[in-house]
Amino acid sequence: MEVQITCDNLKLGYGAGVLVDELSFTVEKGDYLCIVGENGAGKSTLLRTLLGLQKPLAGKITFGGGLQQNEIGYLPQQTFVQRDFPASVWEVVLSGCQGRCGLRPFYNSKEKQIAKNAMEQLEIIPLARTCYRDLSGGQQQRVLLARALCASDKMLVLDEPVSGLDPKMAETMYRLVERINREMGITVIMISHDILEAIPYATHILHMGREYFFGTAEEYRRSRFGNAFLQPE
Ligand SMILES: Nc1ncnc2c1ncn2[C@@H]1O[C@H](COP(=O)(O)OP(=O)(O)OP(=O)(O)O)[C@@H](O)[C@H]1O
Repeated sequence: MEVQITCDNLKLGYGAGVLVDELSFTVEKGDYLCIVGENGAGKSTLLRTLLGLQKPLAGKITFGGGLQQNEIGYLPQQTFVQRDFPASVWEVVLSGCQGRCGLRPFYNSKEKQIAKNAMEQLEIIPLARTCYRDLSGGQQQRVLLARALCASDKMLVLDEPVSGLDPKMAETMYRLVERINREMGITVIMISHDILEAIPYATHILHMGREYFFGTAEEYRRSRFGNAFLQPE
């Protein structure tokens, strides 16, 4: 298999505070890696580091298998300000093509087609003219997923994409992400708080906390980490 990301002995943190130390794992093309763990364990910090928005304090990240760091689509955790964004759904999705424009100040027909395809995949074509801030939380997340899909057809990185959604909308989101992974062959890295809901879709699990676990979903189920965290309450 083609290895797209190799993390070698990563140390992450802010100033003198170290959040993550000696973390190593790999991501192969087509994987669905679910990152789980305690609050404040550094999961979002790890994603930002993978995207190059932050530098590791030590260790190395290597990209391969035809993937470059600037070819990763990102769905960040939503803030309240973003929820109020006064643009149409079409404009928000198309803005995912910004990285493809270079210095060109407009979107060309190829980029518009990419945005249209992404909206078809996410079943949001009827919402194209609707104002983003008038959508439900679940619809907004679909729009942001389509936007991330415009940025990359190789890898998507999703920071808690179902947080704040009701169980039905969360299920729809998981189903759409699964389709993107299985049918389109796009590698997925997703942070999830809801480990029981997320694990059926994952091929691999990275558990972050005082100790780390990295392995296949099956290995995780059989591990002491899985035993402790997969028990229904
Ligand atoms: N820019 C920053 N400067 C300083 N500290 C930060 C910064 N961003 C995050 N932190 C701190 O780093 C710690 C880990 O944050 P991070 O968001 O990576 O954890 P997380 O595992 O994603 O947590 P959660 O599950 O709560 O989202 C937190 O204590 C947070 O306050």
